[in-house]
Amino acid sequence: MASPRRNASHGAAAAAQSDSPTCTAATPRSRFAAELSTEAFDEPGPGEVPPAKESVTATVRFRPLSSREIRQGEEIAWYADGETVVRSEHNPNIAYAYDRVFGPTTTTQQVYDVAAQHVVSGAMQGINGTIFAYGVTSSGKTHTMHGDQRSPGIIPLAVKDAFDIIQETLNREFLLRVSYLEIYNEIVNDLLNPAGKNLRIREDLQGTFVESIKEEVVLSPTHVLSLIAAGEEHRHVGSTNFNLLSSRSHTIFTLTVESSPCFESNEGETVTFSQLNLIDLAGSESSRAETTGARRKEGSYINKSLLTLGTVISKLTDGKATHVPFRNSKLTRLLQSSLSGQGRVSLICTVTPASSNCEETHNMLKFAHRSKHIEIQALQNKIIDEKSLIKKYQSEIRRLREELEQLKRGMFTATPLKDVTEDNTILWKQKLEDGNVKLQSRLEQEEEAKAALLGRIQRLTKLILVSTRETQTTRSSQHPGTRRRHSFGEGELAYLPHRRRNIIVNSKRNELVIPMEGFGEALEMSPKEEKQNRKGLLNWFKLRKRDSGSATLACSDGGNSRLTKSLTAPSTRLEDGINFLPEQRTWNSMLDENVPADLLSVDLGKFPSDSSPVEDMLSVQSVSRKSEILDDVDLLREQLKISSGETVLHSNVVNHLTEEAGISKMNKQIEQIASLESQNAADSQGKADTLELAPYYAEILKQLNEKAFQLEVKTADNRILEDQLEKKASECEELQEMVVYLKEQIVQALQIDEFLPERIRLQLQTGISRDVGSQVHNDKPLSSVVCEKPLEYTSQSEVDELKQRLRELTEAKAQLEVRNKELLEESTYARGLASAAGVELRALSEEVTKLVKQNEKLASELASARSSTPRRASHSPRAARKGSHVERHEPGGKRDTNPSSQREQAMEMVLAEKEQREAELEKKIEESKQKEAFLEGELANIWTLVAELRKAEGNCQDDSVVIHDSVVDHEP
Ligand SMILES: Nc1ncnc2c1ncn2[C@@H]1O[C@H](COP(=O)(O)OP(=O)(O)OP(=O)(O)O)[C@@H](O)[C@H]1O
Repeated sequence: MASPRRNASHGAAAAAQSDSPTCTAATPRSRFAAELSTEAFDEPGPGEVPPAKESVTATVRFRPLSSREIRQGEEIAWYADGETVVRSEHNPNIAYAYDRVFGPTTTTQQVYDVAAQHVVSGAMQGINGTIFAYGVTSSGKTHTMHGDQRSPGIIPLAVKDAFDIIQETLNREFLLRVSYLEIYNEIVNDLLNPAGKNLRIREDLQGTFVESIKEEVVLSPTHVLSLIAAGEEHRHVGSTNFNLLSSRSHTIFTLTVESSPCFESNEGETVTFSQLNLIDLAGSESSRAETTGARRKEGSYINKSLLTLGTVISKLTDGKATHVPFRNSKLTRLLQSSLSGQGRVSLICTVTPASSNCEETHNMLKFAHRSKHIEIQALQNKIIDEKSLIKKYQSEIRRLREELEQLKRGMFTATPLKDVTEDNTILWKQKLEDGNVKLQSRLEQEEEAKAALLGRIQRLTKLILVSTRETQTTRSSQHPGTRRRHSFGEGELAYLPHRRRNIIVNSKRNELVIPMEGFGEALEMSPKEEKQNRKGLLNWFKLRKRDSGSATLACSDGGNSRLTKSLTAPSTRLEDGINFLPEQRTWNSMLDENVPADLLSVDLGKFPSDSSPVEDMLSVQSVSRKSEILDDVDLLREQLKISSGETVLHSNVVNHLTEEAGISKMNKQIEQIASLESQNAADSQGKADTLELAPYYAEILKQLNEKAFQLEVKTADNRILEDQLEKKASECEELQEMVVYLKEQIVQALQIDEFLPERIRLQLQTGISRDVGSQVHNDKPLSSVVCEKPLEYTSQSEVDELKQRLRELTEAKAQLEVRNKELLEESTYARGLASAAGVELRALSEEVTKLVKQNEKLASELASARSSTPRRASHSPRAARKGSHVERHEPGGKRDTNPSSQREQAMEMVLAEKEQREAELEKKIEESKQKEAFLEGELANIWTLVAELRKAEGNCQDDSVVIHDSVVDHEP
């Protein structure tokens, strides 16, 4: 069995020897396609010959003369003599042979097929590979390596090819990782991680590596291209005399490939491991370059490292060299393992034919020619190492699957019931119900665990790339002799700049010209636009709409448009795939590593083959684009689901961690401290004002307290007064009752009088009145007293006396009645007075309450005035009041317009009113006191009257007794 690797190693050379004037991609492609059979991964058997030695593939790519060079009248100094030789125009003896020489109209795809594809396919089989573009500044290195949408460079083509290879390799699994770095002024920076600056180069048994460089596991060409576009954003670019946007750093894009057979047992399984380095070197600068400052420094670093690279290559090709100075520059140090023969190397020497760069170009050609003689051995790197990432993922997936299986088994294993008899049926039923509940919760838990496991398996599985083709279709069933090439989708092209740096400064006329690729035509574009263009993805998105507009304009330009030309140019087949539609989606969302691998792979059936006619291709491409869009929509949906799930998970974790770390506690404390601080600040601000107003406020408080105390005393006095008044009123009532009683007695007495002689009647009346007095005193009923009295007869004189006495008594009685009436009136008056006093007191208390409220209001106003007044003059409140008073009354005095002093004045007025009110209240209290005194005097008078009455009654009683006695004495 012939080793496919041997075929591969000679791919480039074979192509170089082709007689065909144009590069037909079919030959190399078919050869490399043959390598993609599973046999390519087979180890050489015991009797097999190890892979033959290969040499570095050296190719030369001419670019067309730029508009600037044409305008400057530059002549052609170098030209391609056939497909393998470069000759000097000035000296026919100077000629160099290479594996292949590409003319100015060759497309990058053609360059890729010859100079890069065998390296890429080798890398997919475990053979390290390095491809780099080398040349003077502005010779087309970046154009060749990165390219643009119309002409994707070696890097995007390689990436696309790598994924195509995965798709076509049926029984192997792949894990791809990428890293992207730049060497700027001998400093290594990570372009995928802006924080990764000045990284160290380290060495281990497997070779040199960059410490802490970020490696991203990638899932699709779009994913990789987006990473490169993001990395390009950080690359150092600057304008030079020859290139407005010249690369000022070397970049190394590394694709790390791990692969292992799909369905074999894990034990002793072979994993291949390789690295594909795609290098865009900074251009060497001629001594003629008028650079200064930073550019000069950059230029010297670039030249030094390129010189070291030249030295290393010459030493490697010189069989006698004992020491190869790899360590003299970071570039050669990093390329050490590649250049020292452990993998395939392809050098693409980019050349400008212009005579102005004749000497530099000559050096480049010499260098490329020499490097062709470096011998390499394309060995497959095999690792039986459990530490390989793909192995790790695979064993993790296996473990998780086993766990899942166990879980599933556990979930559905149920213990059968034994001994179910009729007696214990109820018991079993109960047990079953209990068990059911428990089982339910366990099932739920296990379901959750299962879902988590499945999710993890899914995520890990997605990182491992496998072909989505179900059955192995032989190449013969497709297009014999060719391997399917997948055109770039819109999503992938989105990550390439719309147009590369086709800007060349015309230093004489100070204008910018952009030659169209392959045609040398120029299109005006501002440096700003070009810079944006150069910046990659995001800026490209911004420009895209306008670009589409300009494309429409150009197409409608009578069919002479440059764009129309370029789109239909037969040399740029990929250009047909360019779509100027407005952007349809955000590609950044595809960067998540959870994207399903099956969705990422391109459906082969939907892409046109190389041999398809252009018309067919366009129609099929529209179908393929549609399916791509559908795929991408599915993919985005899937990813959105995963992302949202993960977001929730992450936020939960973050919350949990935050709680754990006691951040919330700390925050609370910080808030407390902040509030205390703010309080403190407010306090200190108000302190000054408080100090000023304190005595004033204290005085008001004192007054208030005094008034409250007085009010309390007055209320208590009032209560006593009321009690006394009530007592007196009840006494008055008793007196009235007595008077009424007396009247009745008199009336009765008068009725008896009608039947008795006058004397007896008089005696009786006297007796009655006397008895009534005593009986009233002894609380006996008057009638009984009257009945008990014996009738006695008196003499005429005595009768007269008695009559006289009666008259007197009647008069006294009348007087008494009058007096009684007066007393009654007085008591009513006193009562009215008392109630008036009560009302007065109530009003007084209300006044005091109002006063208290006013004081409170005043105090609050004072406080607010204090807080709003930033600073006040340090005069006392009274003085201020006085002052404001004076101010108010000052004729023609200036009015204070300050709002705080106005407020002060208002407060002072309120205070004055309050004082006035207090005075009024005091007056009223005085009046009520006087009324009280008057009432008391009146009461005293009543009491004396009552006393006098009693006294008079007592006399009357004595008199009646005397009369009674005399009546008895004169009885016959
Ligand atoms: N083969 C080509 N066909 C058409 N145009 C080309 C080709 N090669 C280069 N160019 C144009 O020449 C200009 C300079 O190319 P590029 O920037 O790739 O040079 P470079 O070697 O990378 O320069 P530097 O070393 O300064 O970075 C660009 O405008 C580019 O589009």
